Amino acid sequence: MFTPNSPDSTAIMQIFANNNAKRTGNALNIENVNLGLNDKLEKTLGIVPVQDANFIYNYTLLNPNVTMFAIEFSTDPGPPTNYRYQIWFNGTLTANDTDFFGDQVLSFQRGIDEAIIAFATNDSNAELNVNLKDWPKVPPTQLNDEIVSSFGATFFFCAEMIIFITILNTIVTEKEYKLKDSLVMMGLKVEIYWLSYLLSNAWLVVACSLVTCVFGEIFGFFVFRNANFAVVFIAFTLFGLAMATFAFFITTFCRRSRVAILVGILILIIGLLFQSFVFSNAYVGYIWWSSSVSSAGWIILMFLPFFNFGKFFLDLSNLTAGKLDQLTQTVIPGPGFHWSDLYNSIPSKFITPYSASGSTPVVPAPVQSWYFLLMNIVLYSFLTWYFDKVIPDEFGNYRNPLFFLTPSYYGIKFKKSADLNTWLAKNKKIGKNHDGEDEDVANERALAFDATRNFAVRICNLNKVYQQSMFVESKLDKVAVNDLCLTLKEGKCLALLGQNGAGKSTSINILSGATPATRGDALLYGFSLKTDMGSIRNIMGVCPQHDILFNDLTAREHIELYAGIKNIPPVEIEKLVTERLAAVRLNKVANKPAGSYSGGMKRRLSMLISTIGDPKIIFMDEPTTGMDPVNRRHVWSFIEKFKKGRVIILTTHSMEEADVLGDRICVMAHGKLRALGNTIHLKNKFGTGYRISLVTNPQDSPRLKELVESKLPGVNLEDDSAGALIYEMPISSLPTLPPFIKWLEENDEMSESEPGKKLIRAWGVSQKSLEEAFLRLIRNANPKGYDAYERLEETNEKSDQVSGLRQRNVSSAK
Ligand SMILES: Nc1ncnc2c1ncn2[C@@H]1O[C@H](COP(=O)(O)OP(=O)(O)OP(=O)(O)O)[C@@H](O)[C@H]1O
Repeated sequence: MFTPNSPDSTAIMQIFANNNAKRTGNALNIENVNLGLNDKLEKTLGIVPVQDANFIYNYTLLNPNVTMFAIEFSTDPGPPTNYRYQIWFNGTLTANDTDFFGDQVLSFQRGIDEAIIAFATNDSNAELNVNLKDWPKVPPTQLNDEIVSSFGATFFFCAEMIIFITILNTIVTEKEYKLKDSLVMMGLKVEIYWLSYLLSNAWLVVACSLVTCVFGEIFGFFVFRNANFAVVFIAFTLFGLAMATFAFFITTFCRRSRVAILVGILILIIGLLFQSFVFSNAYVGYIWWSSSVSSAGWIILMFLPFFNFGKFFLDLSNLTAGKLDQLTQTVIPGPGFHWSDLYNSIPSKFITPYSASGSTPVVPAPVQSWYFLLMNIVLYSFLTWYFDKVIPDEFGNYRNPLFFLTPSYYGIKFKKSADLNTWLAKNKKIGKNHDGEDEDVANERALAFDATRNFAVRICNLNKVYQQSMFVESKLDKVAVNDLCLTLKEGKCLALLGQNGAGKSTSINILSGATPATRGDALLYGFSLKTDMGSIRNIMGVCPQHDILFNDLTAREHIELYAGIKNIPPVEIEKLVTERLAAVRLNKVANKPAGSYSGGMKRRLSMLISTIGDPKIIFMDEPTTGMDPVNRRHVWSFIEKFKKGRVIILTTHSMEEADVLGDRICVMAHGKLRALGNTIHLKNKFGTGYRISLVTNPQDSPRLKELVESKLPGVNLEDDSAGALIYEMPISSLPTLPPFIKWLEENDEMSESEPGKKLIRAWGVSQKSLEEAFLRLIRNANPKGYDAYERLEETNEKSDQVSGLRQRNVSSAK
C-alpha cells in the first residue's frame, strides 16, 4: 500500500515496481482498486494506492497478515524538496518477529530510495546498492547445551533411578525367596549382608558417574567442560550412593517385589516432576530459600536425595552454562565452576528476585548439597540397619525397638547363663498336663528334664502358636507345635514323620532360628535357642523345605559363597567343592547356573549347602523331595557317612527314608509327638504284625489253610489266589511264630494232589512296613479314625483359604 494517491508518489512507486521486476523478476503492478476496510482479498494484488495513513492502520489491524509493506510519503511540500517517507512493515511476514532490520525491510527501503533518486534526478538508471552483513555467527550447537543445563537434573535423576529400582527389586526378591534368611541362618551377619550390597552398588555408582562425566566432557557440554571434573564426579557419586541407601531403606518395609517396584515407580514419578518443574530454572529452583517461603520446605525436602542433587545441579548449570543471546545467536559462556565455588554463595545475578515480595533468595553455597547428600547416605544406612531389625520378618522375627540399649545386643552378659537345673526347672513349669500320652513319649519327656543325662540336643516344652490377632488369643489360633520334648545324642539322626501340617517344618524352623518359639526352649550342644542363637548358627547347617538358591550362581559359586560365610580357609575350598559335589553327583554341572537345574538337582545342592563348614548339627526339611531313586540313595549314603560326630534332624514323608536314615523316628500329629523309637520298635509297637506268604498246589490249599489256622491261632487270610495264600499275623500271636517257622523249614508235609511233591512249594515271612505303623498311628491320633482326620484337614485348608489366613506370626521379640 502507499499513500497519498498523488501523481508523484504513484510515479515513484512505478519506478520501484519497474526496478523490482528487473532485479527479482517479480512483476508488481500498481492496482487502482478501491479497497474497503472490510474487503477480504481473494487474489494477490500488487501495489495499491490508499487514501491515508489511517486507512493503513485500520486495514492492517482488521486484516492481519495480508499486507507486506505500506509506505506513507510525506505530504509536506518542503522547502527544500521533501522526500520524507515512512515504511510500515509486517514483522510476522517479513522476519517472524525476530529480525526487524533484516534483509527484506532493508531491501524494500533500498528499493524506495532508489526510486526516489531516479524520480528526483529523472534518471531511470539510477541505482542504489546497500548490503547488510551480520557479525560472524557461532554455529547453533549451543542448543543441546541448554537442554543439558536446564534438564540435566532430570536426565541424571532418571539414570540413577535405574539403579534405584534394580536395588529395590533385587533385595526384596531375595527377601521374598528367603535368600537373605538362608544366608543369615548359615551364619552371615545382617550388617555384612547390607555392607556387601552397599559396596557392590558403590562400585556401580562410581563407574556410572565416571562414565557420565567422561562422556559429558567428550561431548563438550558446558556443565562438564566448564566445571572442575572432581566436583561433578563427586556430586554424581554422592547422589548415586544416597539414592542406593534410600532404596535399601525402602526395602525394609516391602515384603513383595511387586510392591517394591510400584514404590520405585512412584518415587520416579515424584522425582521426575520435581526435577523437571522445580530445578529446570533458577526462578522456581531457588524459591525454597526466599524469605517469602517457610524454611520448613527445604528442611523437609533435604531428606530427599534428589532434592539435594537438583539444587546442586542448578548451581552447577548456572555457573557453567553459556547463555544464548537471541539477537546475535551467540553464546556467552558462564564463569565456570571451580573447586572454590563450592564454598561461595551463588552470585545474585543468577538468582531471580521474586516480584511478589521483591526479595532475592539467600541461596546456600553449593557444598551444602554435598553435606545433605552425605547426611542422606549416613541416615538411610542407619535406618536400614535399624528397621531391618525391628520390622517383623516373614517368620515373625523382630527385635525390641530399643534393642540397641540392651547390653546383650553387644554380646555383654552381666548374668551368667542359667545352670542346667535352673534352665530345666524354668522350662518344665510351662508344660501342660500330658496324661494319656504314649509311654515312649512320656519317657522321652522325663528324659528331656533329666539333668543327669548328657545330650547333644535337648528340646524342652517347645511351643508354637500362630495367633489370629496380635493382641488377643482366639479359638482360631493355630497350635503348630505343642509341648515338644525330645533328646538326641551325637552321631544320631532323628527323622520326623508326620502328615502335612503336623508341625514338622515349624519345629525345624524354631530349632534353626528361622522363627521364634512361643514358649519353651532347646539346648543345642549346650547353647540355648533363646539366648545363644548366634553361637548356634556357628555350628549349624540348614536345608530348608524350599530350595533357597541364587539362580545366577553356579553350584561351585554357592559352595564358595557359603564356605566364605563359614570362614573356611580359601585353600580348602577347592577340595571341598570337588569332594562334596562328587558325593551328590553334581560335579558335572558344577559350573552351570543353579537356575538351570532340575528340581532334584536343586534339592541336592540345598542339602549339600547345609553340610558346609562341618556343622555339628544339621536340620534338613524334606531333603530328598523330588529326587529320583538313584540319586536319593547317593544322598542317603552321604548323610549316613556325614552324621558321624554330628546330629542330624530331618523331616520326611518317605517311610523308606525314615527307615534307612533315622536312628530315632518321631511321629508327629497335630503338633504333638505321638510315638518315637527306632524303626523295629515302631513296627513292633504300632505295626499290624507279620505277613506270611505260602505257595501250594491250588487243590491242596484247603488242607494247607486248615494246617496254618491250627498252628497259628488268630491269623487272618488276606489273599487266596491260585494256590498263593497271604496271611496277616497279629503281634499278639508272636509266640506261635517260631514253632511255625520251624515247621515251615522242616517242610515234611506232602501234597495229596501231586504225589511225591511237597505240600508247601515256597514260603516267606516279613514284618509289615513302617508305613502301616505310621497310618495306624495317624488313625489313632484322631479318635474318629483316619478318614475323619483327612476330612478335618480338608475343612481346615478350605477355611484357611476362605478367610485368607496366613496368620500373623506373633511372638515375643528375640
Ligand atoms: N505362618 C503361619 N501362619 C499360620 N499358620 C501356620 C503358619 N505356618 C504354618 N502354619 C500352620 O501350622 C501347622 C503346621 O505347619 P508345618 O508347616 O509345620 O507342617 P508340616 O508338618 O511341616 O507340613 P508339611 O509336611 O506339609 O510341610 C499347619 O496347620 C500350618 O497351616
